[in-house]
Amino acid sequence: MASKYYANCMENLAYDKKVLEAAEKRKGQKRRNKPTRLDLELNHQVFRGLRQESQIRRYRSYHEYPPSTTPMASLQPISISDLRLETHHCGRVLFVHTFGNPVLCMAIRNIVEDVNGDVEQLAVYNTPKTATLKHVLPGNCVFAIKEPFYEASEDGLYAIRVDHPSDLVQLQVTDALFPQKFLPQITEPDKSAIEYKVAGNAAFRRKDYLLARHLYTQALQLSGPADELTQILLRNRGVANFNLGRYEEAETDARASIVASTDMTDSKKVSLDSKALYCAGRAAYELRKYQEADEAFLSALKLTPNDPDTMREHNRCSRRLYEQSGGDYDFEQMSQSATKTHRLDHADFTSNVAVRSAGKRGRGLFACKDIKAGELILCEKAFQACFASECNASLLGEINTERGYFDAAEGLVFDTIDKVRRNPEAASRYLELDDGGYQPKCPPTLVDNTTVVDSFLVRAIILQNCFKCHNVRSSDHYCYVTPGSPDVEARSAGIWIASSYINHACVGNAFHSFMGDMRIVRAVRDIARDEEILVPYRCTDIDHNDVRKILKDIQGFECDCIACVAETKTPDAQRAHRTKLITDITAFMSAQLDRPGLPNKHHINRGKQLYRDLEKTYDGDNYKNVPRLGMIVLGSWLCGIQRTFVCAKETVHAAKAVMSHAGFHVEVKQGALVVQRTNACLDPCVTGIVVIAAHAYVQLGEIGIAEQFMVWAREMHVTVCGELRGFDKLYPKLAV
Ligand SMILES: C[S@@+](CC[C@H](N)C(=O)[O-])C[C@H]1O[C@@H](n2cnc3c(N)ncnc32)[C@H](O)[C@@H]1O
Repeated sequence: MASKYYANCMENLAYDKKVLEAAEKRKGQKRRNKPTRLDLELNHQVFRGLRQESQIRRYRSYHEYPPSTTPMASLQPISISDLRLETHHCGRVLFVHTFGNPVLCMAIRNIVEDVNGDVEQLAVYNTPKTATLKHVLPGNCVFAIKEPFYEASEDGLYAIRVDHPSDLVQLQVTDALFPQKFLPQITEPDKSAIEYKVAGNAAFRRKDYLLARHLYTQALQLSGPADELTQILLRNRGVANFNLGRYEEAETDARASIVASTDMTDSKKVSLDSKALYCAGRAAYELRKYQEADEAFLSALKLTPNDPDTMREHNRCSRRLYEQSGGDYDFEQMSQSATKTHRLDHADFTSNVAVRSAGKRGRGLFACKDIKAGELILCEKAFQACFASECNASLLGEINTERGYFDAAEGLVFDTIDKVRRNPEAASRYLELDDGGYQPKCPPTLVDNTTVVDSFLVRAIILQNCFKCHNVRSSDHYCYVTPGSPDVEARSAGIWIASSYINHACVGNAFHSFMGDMRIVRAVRDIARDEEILVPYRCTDIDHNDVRKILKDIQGFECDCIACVAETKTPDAQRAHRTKLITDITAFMSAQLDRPGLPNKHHINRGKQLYRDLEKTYDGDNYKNVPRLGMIVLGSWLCGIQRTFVCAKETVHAAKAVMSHAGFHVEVKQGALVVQRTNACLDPCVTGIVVIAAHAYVQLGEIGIAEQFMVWAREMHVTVCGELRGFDKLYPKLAV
């Protein structure tokens, strides 16, 4: 399944490459036929009528050009007729007037004219899901396009494209650079600060926060430096910014609006200050600065004691601070919340780990203390996540290097660009993540009062670090079935900052699970202080060789864990034979899953034969103490099926063999279960096998041992699923 999906990704990449090659041939040329207004209007109508699929913001760019970091006033104007195809016009700025209505077709598009009356299509990419057409590219408005890129697209159309949101600046008639030529089209009567404020409030009431923010800003430019109106405008803009997710600006505005009146009898001022502190606290909370948020709420409570909203927020902060310091989460409640909403309200717990150099693996995450098997290593909320229900399925590719194709939702890229723009300070940790060597690096900078963010850098980081996550990691289902399903898995993806530093090992020492947008990492075996945390990036349900190929092609590295070393030492013919057997086993297993009722003797014998044949491909010396990853799934199935036909002793023997294939070497010594798991690979199937062994021990009358196996099974279930809920539904209780 995974391989088919991967092949599909590669096919798309090949198509994109062809398009790029065709476009490249026209680089530097001028467009042959100058379009008329009518041509463009007709084309624009076609875009409007396109079917639903095109109503997706899609990403297809072949030229990674940096965003403009030059102030607009220092750029030289250029006109449409001077634009060259497939060229990034550095040092230039194009002033245009939009004369159509915006449409969404892969990008947000409108038709534009320049000061000479020449016309062209303008396409704005990388806009967040929440951005409305009329906000991004409204009709009858004037824009400056900084350092424009002129594209010849694959369908014979042309467009001036904007990939970096800050390269598109909407101009007001009052702006010094507003082209006089467009003045007759744009009529904007002068307004006073009060009139802007009234218009801002009206926009706010309509929940048009973007417009409200703009109008309050206009009003602030006209109001006095510290008069009452200024305080009101700042507070109102703070709330508008909060609603826009611009938490850093919200906090700054809210704090700047505080009068700090010493006169506590002035109840109006006191109440307004309390509201400003409340807004600042909420913004700090959203920025995950819980201590700072709590201080703001406590200050607000001093002004307006017993305010129920502030009390509630203060209590919420206390819970987050508790989670953050000790990793004390209510995982059952977390899992229940995840069935209702994807975005969960929890703090991060990362104090068990630190980022350090990991040699050829680059940076890695290391344990700061000894961590016991099954213990929580870290728990973290996504910096940004995109869920299947919220965005269209899509694929991401790295056309220029022909690698890095990762089946993440494109929505994640757009929303992350937006998040980085809205909260650049908080995003600095995101921008420190591995970018796969992307050049040139352009950290967010403030130019012309706008945060400049390099969309291609944001995307490069996603390609290196994003992980697929399930909508809900529900342990009510046998979770191992869900991860392989591309339609679910490929469409939900996220970025977690601290855990992005975790490197891969097919046989790792940790395992991660997801609940909503929380990522939970637990230890598979005891981890010593200063040891590197390593998780398998991919499931082990496909041929290990396929996993290795995907890691190499997609992420550009070769794993050298013990299973990979053994794999590379296996002679080619033996390796090919194993691959063939695994293909047969996959077909056999899916036929068994589709078949109603229990398999008959013939099916079981076929399964046993495949199992024996596969076992022979793992030669003893090479695989001594190395997990035989291919054996686990079939071994688990056989063990589960056969237990009804064979005696308890044989079941225990078969179960222990499968555990040993997964790297768990189990012994019972003087009534105590001893599990040696130095090289263990936590495959979710193993939990079921441990439960089978427990039941077999009950039949053998060894209740104490059976109970110890059950304790271990529960621990594994928590490591795989994140929490215990569902274990009792999945596995029968011991009949003691
Ligand atoms: C999510 S990042 C992990 C953190 C990264 N090492 C860093 O320096 O930020 C994934 C990247 O780390 C590197 N990496 C992860 N596991 C590796 C391994 N087993 N061997 C070599 N490189 C690895 C690869 O470059 C991969 O694309």
